[in-house]
Amino acid sequence: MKITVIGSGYVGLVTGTCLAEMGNHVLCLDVDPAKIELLQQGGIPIYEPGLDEMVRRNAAAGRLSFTTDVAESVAFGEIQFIAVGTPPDEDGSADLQYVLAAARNIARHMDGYRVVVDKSTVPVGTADKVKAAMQEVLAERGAALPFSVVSNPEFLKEGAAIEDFMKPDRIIVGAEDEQAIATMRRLYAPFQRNHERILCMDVRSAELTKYAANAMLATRISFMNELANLAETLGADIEWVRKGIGADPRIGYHFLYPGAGYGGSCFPKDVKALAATGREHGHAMRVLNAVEAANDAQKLRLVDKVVARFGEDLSGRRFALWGLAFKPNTDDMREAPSRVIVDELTRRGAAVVAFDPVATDEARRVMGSNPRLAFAADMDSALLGADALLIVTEWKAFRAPDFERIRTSLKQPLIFDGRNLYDPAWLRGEGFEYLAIGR
Ligand SMILES: NC(=O)C1=CN([C@@H]2O[C@H](COP(=O)(O)OP(=O)(O)OC[C@H]3O[C@@H](n4cnc5c(N)ncnc54)[C@H](O)[C@@H]3O)[C@@H](O)[C@H]2O)C=CC1
Ligand SMILES: O=C(O)[C@H]1O[C@H](OP(=O)(O)OP(=O)(O)OC[C@H]2O[C@@H](n3ccc(=O)[nH]c3=O)[C@H](O)[C@@H]2O)[C@H](O)[C@@H](O)[C@@H]1O
Repeated sequence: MKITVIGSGYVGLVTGTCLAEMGNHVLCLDVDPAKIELLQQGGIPIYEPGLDEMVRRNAAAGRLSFTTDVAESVAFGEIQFIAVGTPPDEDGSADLQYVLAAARNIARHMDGYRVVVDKSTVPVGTADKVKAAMQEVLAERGAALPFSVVSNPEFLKEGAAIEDFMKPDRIIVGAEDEQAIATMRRLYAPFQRNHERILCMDVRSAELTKYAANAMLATRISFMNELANLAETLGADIEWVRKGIGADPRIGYHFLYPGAGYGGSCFPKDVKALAATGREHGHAMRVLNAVEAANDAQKLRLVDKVVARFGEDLSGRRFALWGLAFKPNTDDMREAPSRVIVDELTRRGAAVVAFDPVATDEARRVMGSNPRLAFAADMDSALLGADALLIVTEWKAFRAPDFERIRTSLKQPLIFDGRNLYDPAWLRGEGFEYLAIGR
């Protein structure tokens, strides 16, 4: 099939590349000329394991190409995916300007039937707005051309995006007409060989399903973080509690890890957007509001521990920080807990020397103006002469470090662990002071 993907960010690029991998012909559009130029030259604008090789393979095979030319992109695909950003507006609701601009562009240039598929995360009612925006432009053109609007939200996780896209737990298709449903079934047939994954439903339910999934996962995390903080006060170990409740299949082990708060481009913005939708329709989303407040506080949890240990004024102190990305296997710094932690430590006068296996360049771009923050080239050099080590992201390389080197490099053997990577009894037995989350 011939497919256009509008927006070549995390979701657009992964969607386009995986669909090309299945033999389709895909044209990816973006408004950012630098991004498109890089992709055309075989480069890749993001770090996502396995994606660079897959992009190059499909581009070389002539199945995947990139453009900034809107007319060309609209002419190309019978299916037009919209995968542009939906950032939070001032009141927390999703800003739809990029989605609607993409929809208008399709209407401006289309010359026949198109299936417009919304992959961006958008509030309930957006498909109606997309339809109305397109109809308005078509009316201006005096062109009575047919089109369908489909909701097909994406559930991939950064760092595991290819695996998630290729083997989805489910494929949500919100559509109201048979022609569009048939096209979507044909598109996703290669992903259905093992078992049926498509759930066809009405458009509004599909749009809400995406927010419901992210909000539920964020709720689990905030719940576990609050429980962890309580466990700590009570002298219990949250890691035992986590295993104890995860064993119940009604609860399960996934997404039950307490930590330094959830970050990333989606949980924070989607929790806000769903709460805003509730407000707009007269439903106070009390649970969600608490989820967000708990997360804001959790991002400062490690700093609270540092302050309890060293006092309010941290001038003259230096801290080593391992892990800047909002989670492992990505260079994405959007809403990363590390940003809040570095800001607060340095605001209190401390210096921070940070190391991340892949996110350093991106971190330099977003936090580089902070004069008290420096970036280390490796794990070990971040430690030298620091008052303590803070662990913020659970990269694999941090799981079994050289503890002797940590001991001899730091001023004192002191670790603040925001991801509960180590065995407290063993570390304390080795003479470390070990302050983790909920234990
Ligand atoms: N990042 C993730 O892991 C996931 C994101 N989503 C959702 O997918 C959507 C996209 O997210 P990301 O890919 O992370 O965003 P992103 O910011 O990485 O990429 C969006 C791209 O769209 C481009 N763009 C904006 N307006 C355009 C237009 N009119 N025409 C062509 N290109 C345009 C931007 O230049 C940018 O490259 C959001 O709604 C997000 O909530 C859904 C699932 C996972
Ligand atoms: O809509 C989206 O964009 C995506 O948002 C999340 O994916 P992502 O943000 O890439 O990463 P996650 O693995 O979900 O992690 C999000 C945050 O939660 C934190 N987290 C996750 C799991 C956990 O048990 N504890 C925890 O604190 C992570 O450290 C990270 O900061 C969802 O998992 C995806 O299904 C969804 O498609």
